[in-house]
Amino acid sequence: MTNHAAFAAEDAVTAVAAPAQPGRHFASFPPRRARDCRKAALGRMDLATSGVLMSGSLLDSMKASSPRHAMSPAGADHEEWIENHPSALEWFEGVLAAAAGKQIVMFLDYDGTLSPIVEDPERAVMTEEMREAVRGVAQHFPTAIVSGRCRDKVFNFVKLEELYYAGSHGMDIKGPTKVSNHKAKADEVLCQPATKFLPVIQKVYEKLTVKMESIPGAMVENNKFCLSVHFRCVDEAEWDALGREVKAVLDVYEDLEITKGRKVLEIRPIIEWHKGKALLFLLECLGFAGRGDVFPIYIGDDRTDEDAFEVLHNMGQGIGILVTKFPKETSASYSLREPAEVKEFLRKLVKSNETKKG
Ligand SMILES: O=P(O)(O)OC[C@H]1O[C@H](O[C@H]2O[C@H](CO)[C@@H](O)[C@H](O)[C@H]2O)[C@H](O)[C@@H](O)[C@@H]1O
Repeated sequence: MTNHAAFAAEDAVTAVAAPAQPGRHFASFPPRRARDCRKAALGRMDLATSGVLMSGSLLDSMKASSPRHAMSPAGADHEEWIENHPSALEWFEGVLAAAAGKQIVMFLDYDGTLSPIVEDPERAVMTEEMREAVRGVAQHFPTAIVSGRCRDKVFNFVKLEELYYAGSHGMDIKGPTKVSNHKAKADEVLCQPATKFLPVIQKVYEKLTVKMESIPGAMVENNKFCLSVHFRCVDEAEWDALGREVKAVLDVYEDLEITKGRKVLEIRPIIEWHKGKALLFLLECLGFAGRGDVFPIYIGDDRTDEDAFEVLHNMGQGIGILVTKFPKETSASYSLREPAEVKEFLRKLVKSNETKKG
């Protein structure tokens, strides 16, 4: 169905895995911050951390969100990158040591993290094994799903009542439906900082839906407080037209902005809120704000997750784990290659906590 079979990109839904390299020795631990290799990474590819399209061609930004990875995933550049962002599985003991004596709080992105990237966003289901792994983690640590999706939709994919859910890139936060031992009232909407934008988002959704009808493969997804214009199944020759249409619609809405994700343009209100703010908000809800004995772990694969990685970096607490098979500019300190490795990491975390408890 996709028209981008020629792309050897991380965004190819059937991307080939780089060979695992067990027994690798890293030059430094804890890993050097991502920024140390940022300059080098930028020289090789356009992988801006901020998804906000400030200036320049929208088409260029769309292409940049689907980079043609010229370098081999197993090449020297990848080696250097992995040294700075080691596998959270290979360095699992190091992660445990850093978290020792602290309260782990788990934050999980959905698409590309708990479910593999697929062509049809409606079919991005998560496996039963992954659900079990997330359920297991939530039994041990407060756990939140932080997604660009509409909260109800991501709940319908995950189907776990004991979790916190932050939908619409963190603009719609709700506590667990089923209260466990964490501090939360059942089924409570905790934060919706963009409520006043609902009418305008709906209006723009309707306009964009009409506009996109003329572009084969384009799809507009209503994520309640934000919108996604998908171009994964649009011929590349049409990307420019799609970008121009989106921009033309948005031109008259000064308080909305376009950000980019994985073969998607996201339309959202211009407010001081993002996944990183949602993380901080949730830590506060849980009674962990300002405490030095908290160890948040955020796992995500997309540019919007960089806001959360950045928050953790600035806090100097916890870790960000980027899910990627390819070197990317990131503020995360660790990496995992794909959702299957995320599942493995979650299982190991549960197992080690069970062992610790005896
Ligand atoms: O924050 P996330 O949970 O990662 O959500 C980000 C966007 O994810 C979805 O789109 C992406 O995944 C789709 C299914 O694999 C894929 O078809 C699409 O190309 C990706 O961009 C979701 O549909 C969007 O609404 C989210 O904003």
